[in-house]
Amino acid sequence: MTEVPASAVLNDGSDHTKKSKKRRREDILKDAVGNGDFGGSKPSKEERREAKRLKKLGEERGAGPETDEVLQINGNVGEVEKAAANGDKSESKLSKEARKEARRLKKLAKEQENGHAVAEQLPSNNSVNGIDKASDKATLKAEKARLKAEKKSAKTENTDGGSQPNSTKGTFDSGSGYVKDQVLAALPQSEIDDFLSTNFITISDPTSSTNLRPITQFSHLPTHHTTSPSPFTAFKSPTPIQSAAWPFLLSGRDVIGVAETGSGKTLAFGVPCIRSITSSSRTRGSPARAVIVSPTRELAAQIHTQMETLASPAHLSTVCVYGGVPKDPQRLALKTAHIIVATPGRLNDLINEGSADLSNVNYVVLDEADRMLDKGFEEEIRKIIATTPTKGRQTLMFTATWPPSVRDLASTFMKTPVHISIGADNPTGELRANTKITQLVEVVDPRQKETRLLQLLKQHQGAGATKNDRILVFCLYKKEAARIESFLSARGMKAAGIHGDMSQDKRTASLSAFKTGTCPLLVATDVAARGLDIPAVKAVINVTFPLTVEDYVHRIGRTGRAGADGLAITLFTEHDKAQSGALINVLRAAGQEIPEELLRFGTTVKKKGHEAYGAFYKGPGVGGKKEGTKIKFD
Ligand SMILES: Nc1ncnc2c1ncn2[C@@H]1O[C@H](COP(=O)(O)OP(=O)(O)OP(=O)(O)O)[C@@H](O)[C@H]1O
Repeated sequence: MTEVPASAVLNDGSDHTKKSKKRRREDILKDAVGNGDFGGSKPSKEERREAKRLKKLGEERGAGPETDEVLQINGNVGEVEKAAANGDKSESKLSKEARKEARRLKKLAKEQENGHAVAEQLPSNNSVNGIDKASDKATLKAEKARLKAEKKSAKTENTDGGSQPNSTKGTFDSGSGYVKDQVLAALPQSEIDDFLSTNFITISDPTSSTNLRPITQFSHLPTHHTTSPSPFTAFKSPTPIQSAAWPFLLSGRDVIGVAETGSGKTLAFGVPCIRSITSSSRTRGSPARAVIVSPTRELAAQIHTQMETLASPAHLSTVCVYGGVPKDPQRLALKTAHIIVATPGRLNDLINEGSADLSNVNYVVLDEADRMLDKGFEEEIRKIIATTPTKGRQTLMFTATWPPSVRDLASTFMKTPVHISIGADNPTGELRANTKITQLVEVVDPRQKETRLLQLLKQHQGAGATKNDRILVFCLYKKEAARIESFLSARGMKAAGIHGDMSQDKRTASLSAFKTGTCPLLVATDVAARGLDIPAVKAVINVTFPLTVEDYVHRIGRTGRAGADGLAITLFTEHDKAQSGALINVLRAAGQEIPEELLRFGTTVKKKGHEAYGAFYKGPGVGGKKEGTKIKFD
């Protein structure tokens, strides 16, 4: 695979496209240090001088303990690894000696699976790229001593290489080969602190001494990610969850990522997935290296599309595995797929019959993780994870809602996960709705719901300019969704439906009609509540409140995505009063108006009434009640 320099493919409006004086200096440093051409000529005197000057500059600007020495070590390892990984001798510009060195270091890195150990070996390679390091010997010595001491004291929780030991202030970040970009490393700490606080990023790392800087620009990603075409061309910069999660994920850490709906979590776990696979050295057995599990077919299909965009430039193949469609094409694709995106039921079917083999999978993602760990899916997830290797596996959980009820279970699948949460005053990842969404709650008589729905639709999707605005209407039950759809159609409104009683073909057609705008009104159950990224949904209307307030947060999250404003209107009745306290908390946390009538239902937050989220629950009864015979949850 050809490495494409970040600056050549990114169009993110960053400074990297500008050939400023400063940039030219950075280029020199990069050539001399980061992108050392081992076989080429040694850096000139002038370049060495420039590198030293930049180092000094970095120190003056408060780059902290990250000396050029360390940067240089990182640069060397990155390049050496890259060179070794490429293994393209004919095209390589490396000298024989440098190639040998590259192989030696690669072997060493693999054997030790520990960045510190590699770093300790590096001083003997001082001359690899010809930079004179004599003047920094003292610094290096101190750094070596620190690394040694840290290594000694680091509690290596997992001896299997899954999670990495403590990093060295984010300079040599881990044995996984993540090397911090030099421009990022040179940023003053105050700038990083500002970024973290402005974006309300809270990172808790049980290994405590890890201090990885958020990747604040796409150009700070290791070059392996700047494939052509770039997946980031439409975006200006990484979202907070992407910035914060990427360095940890690229370092091989397990991560729990909690960030509001529509905040780019898919790319947050998707980008490092590619790196995880391309850096894997396994060549035998099943090609599958990563599995991403999602609760619904439509969401799996959506994630799959996004993963394909990331995977194909890296020459990786993907498969989407879900129920309701023939198995044969999935069986065939599984033979060559590196990345499996799946819903749990079908994936387990294919595992049981021997068509899916996860024995080489070392990157496991639970998207909508709280849903995946709830009772409805818990067993399926256990089975899937049990077929993946414990050794070397990276496990990721991403969601917008992280209720305490699933946290213990999550920890049984993870190794010292880093917990990253995004949101104002929300360091513990308490339930939060996207604050770009205006939430209106109307307390109504249950018998008036349909009439009121009709009025609202006329108001927000009437004639003229608003006629084609997309509105998503949520119901709780499949039968209810079908009834509301017929009710609206009978009154001349063009509505499509999506729920579990429909064939997959019809579900797909409805969603597609809504996405393309052929049908701007979609009536759905909670099957459409999570993850779906539909462009420009103007409003979400909840005809019936969901079973949990987490589902409420996800439902309304279909509007107001990627920084846009949104509107959510909820018809609340006395039947929903058990949820009033939790809803009030969500409204309050997002600074929304709380109607008097809602307050009258009470502010107490009841213990979660249902052991499973309704839309996906398969067992008998919810909340201790017997399951109805006629109406079933999806
Ligand atoms: N860095 C970025 N800048 C701007 N938009 C982005 C960026 N990354 C992703 N997006 C866009 O943001 C939208 C939402 O992304 P995504 O679906 O991953 O959100 P999410 O956090 O997973 O939401 P949910 O919690 O609802 O599943 C998508 O349209 C995606 O293309």
